Amino acid sequence: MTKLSVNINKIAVVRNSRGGNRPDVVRAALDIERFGADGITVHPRPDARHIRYDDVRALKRVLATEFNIEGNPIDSFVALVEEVRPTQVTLVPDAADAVTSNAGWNTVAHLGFLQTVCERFKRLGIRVSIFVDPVAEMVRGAAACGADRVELYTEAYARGYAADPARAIAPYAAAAEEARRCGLGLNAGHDLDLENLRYFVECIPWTDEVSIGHALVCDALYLGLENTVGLYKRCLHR
Ligand SMILES: CC(=O)[C@@H](O)[C@H](O)COP(=O)(O)O
Ligand SMILES: NCC(=O)COP(=O)(O)O
Repeated sequence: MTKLSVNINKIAVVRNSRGGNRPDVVRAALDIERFGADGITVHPRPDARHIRYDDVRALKRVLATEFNIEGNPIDSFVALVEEVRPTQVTLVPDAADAVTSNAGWNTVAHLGFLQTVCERFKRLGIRVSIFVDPVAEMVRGAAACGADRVELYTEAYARGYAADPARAIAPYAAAAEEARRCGLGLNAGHDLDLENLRYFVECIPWTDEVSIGHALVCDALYLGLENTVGLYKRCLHR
């Protein structure tokens, strides 16, 4: 079954808006695990606007489920991941000033760099996933880099879903097939929500993991965190 990794960036945004430690992101992560999530995702950005490097260290000490750290492998990020040794690192090519992740890697143009980074992390037993647009050539490129998985960037799927689900999923199904042919595991994330999630995994049932944050934290304001995690998990049941 597809695993649910909950991205807790937005919980840290609320905390940072006031200083202090409310809400406590470590406690929230432990509660999210207790409510049934299969993992926790964080995306520490260079400006520390949400998850901070010290949060990542504190989370690693207590988490019992899969820990996924996303980010652009700049020197400080690579050092953090090597120190913390999460279950998985997801390489995302986001600029320091990006509002959120907005594109996948060009795995062909950056082959040499990504190969070196993959090798460093894999040597420490860290699973490596590369964030890509749903394009077969980029998926093949990720395999050539030595990645274990790709994460398909689902913003375009989420945007197109309401108007025409079949059209929105088509490039993702093709990219997912290519990942399978290349022997890569398959993750997906960005703007997945309670509306579009079930259809994605119904169409691509070999999806190993989805990471979801923004919509899930928004839903939790109305529905409660425990209930919300349960609702997302239910979308993944087949
Ligand atoms: C990699 C990705 O898809 C992002 O969605 C991400 O990790 C979310 O980052 P923000 O919470 O900073 O928007
Ligand atoms: N990798 C995607 C992720 O962690 C969460 O993205 P979003 O649900 O916050 O858009």
